Amino acid sequence: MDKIINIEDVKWIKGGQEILKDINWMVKSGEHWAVLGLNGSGKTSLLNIVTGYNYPTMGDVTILDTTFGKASIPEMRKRIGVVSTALERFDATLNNQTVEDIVLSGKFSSFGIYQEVTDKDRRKAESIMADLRLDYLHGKYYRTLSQGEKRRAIIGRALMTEPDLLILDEPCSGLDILSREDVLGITESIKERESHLIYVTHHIEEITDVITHVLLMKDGEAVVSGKKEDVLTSENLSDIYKTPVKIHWENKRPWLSISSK
Ligand SMILES: Nc1ncnc2c1ncn2[C@@H]1O[C@H](COP(=O)(O)OP(=O)(O)OP(=O)(O)O)[C@@H](O)[C@H]1O
Repeated sequence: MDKIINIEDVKWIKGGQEILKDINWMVKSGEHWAVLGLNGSGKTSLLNIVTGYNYPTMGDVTILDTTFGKASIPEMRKRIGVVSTALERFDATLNNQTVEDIVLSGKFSSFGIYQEVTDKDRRKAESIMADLRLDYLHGKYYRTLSQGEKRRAIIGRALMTEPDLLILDEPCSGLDILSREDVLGITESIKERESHLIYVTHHIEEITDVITHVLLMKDGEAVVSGKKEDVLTSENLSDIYKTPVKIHWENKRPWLSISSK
């Protein structure tokens, strides 16, 4: 599989409003992308196209060899892991589960284990917990975890099916800087698991070394896309943030400051 995502001339019109405008986006095997844009720029709408929850009004979409309109979207979805704050609506169910059961339940399309679990599944969950530095939380209930630990447990859950594509939609929102670094630290392990990462954010400093490519969204348009170093320029970022900004790099991570006018 050479192309992971291939979106050509996609429009998405909803309620008479053109929310996505002529989007072209190709993600190739081995690449890890960040999707960056202000609130309302269309990031989630685009990701909902990728997962098949929004159907394009016009254009062609192929995700993981599945061409929309020609093959089964539910089958394709089994190969995609999604972590977003929308999952917080399941918190009441998760609260009374241990971290290891939450990770294990990723094997099923339910929060909770209602089907048989094999020793192999348990070993896989253990290995994910070790990689995501969650093993110190063994036996702990979700409700007792910090926000950062909760996010890491949910990411661990998404890895149980060994997804070809892992979408992290603002996984660090609401976290303090230390918890944020903990969550960002585990993206390295995702790379080693041969999953392709799509990391959605409006904070440029969350673009870690793992990310190879960036797509910039503005007002429903994919303004620029390509290699991280080429896309993340002060000029491009001033355009999408609609204000003069300057980028600088530290420890291979980009940081932003607002330019004085
Ligand atoms: N189902 C829908 N029906 C009507 N309008 C929608 C729908 N989904 C999104 N929109 C509109 O599309 C625009 C883009 O929204 P979207 O959630 O994709 O942006 P975003 O970049 O993910 O924003 P945020 O960073 O705030 O999550 C917004 O103006 C939003 O109100």
